[in-house]
Amino acid sequence: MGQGAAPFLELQGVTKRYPNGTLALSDISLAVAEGEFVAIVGASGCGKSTILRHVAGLIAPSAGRIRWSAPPAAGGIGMVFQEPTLMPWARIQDNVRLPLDLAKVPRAEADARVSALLAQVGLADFAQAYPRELSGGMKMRASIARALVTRPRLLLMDEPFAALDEITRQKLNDDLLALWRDQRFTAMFVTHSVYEGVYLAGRAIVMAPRPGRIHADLALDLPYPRDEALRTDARYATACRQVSHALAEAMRAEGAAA
Ligand SMILES: Nc1ncnc2c1ncn2[C@@H]1O[C@H](COP(=O)(O)OP(=O)(O)OP(=O)(O)O)[C@@H](O)[C@H]1O
Repeated sequence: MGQGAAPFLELQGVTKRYPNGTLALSDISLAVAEGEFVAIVGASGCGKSTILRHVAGLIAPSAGRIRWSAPPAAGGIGMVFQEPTLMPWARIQDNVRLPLDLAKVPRAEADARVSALLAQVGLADFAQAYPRELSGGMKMRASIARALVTRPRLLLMDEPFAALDEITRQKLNDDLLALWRDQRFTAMFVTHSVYEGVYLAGRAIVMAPRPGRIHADLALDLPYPRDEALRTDARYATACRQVSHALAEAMRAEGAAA
């Protein structure tokens, strides 16, 4: 972020109490710069998904606010969840084109964008396939393509690769980084995995539970582009240790804050 430039998006003192009384977030302040890749790590229930839902505009804070350098346009935010949520009756190309159809993008342009993106995520040969014909990793690729087809400035991902085997997950991490490098969207990525978060992100937000709050905000000073070689790099090990340590501290802080 340039000095003095407004952050791309900023949560200012966001607190969320759900109608059942659960205090999911307490006083979250977080500024994200344009083009950043931010990982949000934390134990189950510490409010990671609740942060993403606020940023997506799906829910409103009980207190505090979210500010944007420029409010996102329609299709300006892409979302990917752990479940690929593809329409089972529609071919992959039609699933990926859905956001463009909803935005009434002319068919020829939409088809060209879908083809290009399917090629980028390695699914060019599966455009005509149905979701049931695809592996879990391929369905996730289709889901990512659908989220990116509107060329969003922000991609929100909530544990997208948690259900995948380790090898597929690592491959998708690399492919996601390639897409991020190519399309320059801002990324907020929720994960339980310290190793995944550190591999992907330039910054790790470590959350503490009950109520959900930010325990640490750590810069991950590892060079991009990143690839397999990073996994055996001493700097990667050091960064993982630092984030793991913060996570353990955050869990200990729970008792103190309760
Ligand atoms: N719609 C809701 N109504 C009431 N409580 C909710 C709702 N959604 C989430 N919560 C509660 O808010 C807290 C934070 O939930 P959230 O899903 O944001 O956490 P999380 O860190 O994403 O968890 P996980 O890693 O398990 O997905 C939890 O205690 C959860 O039970």
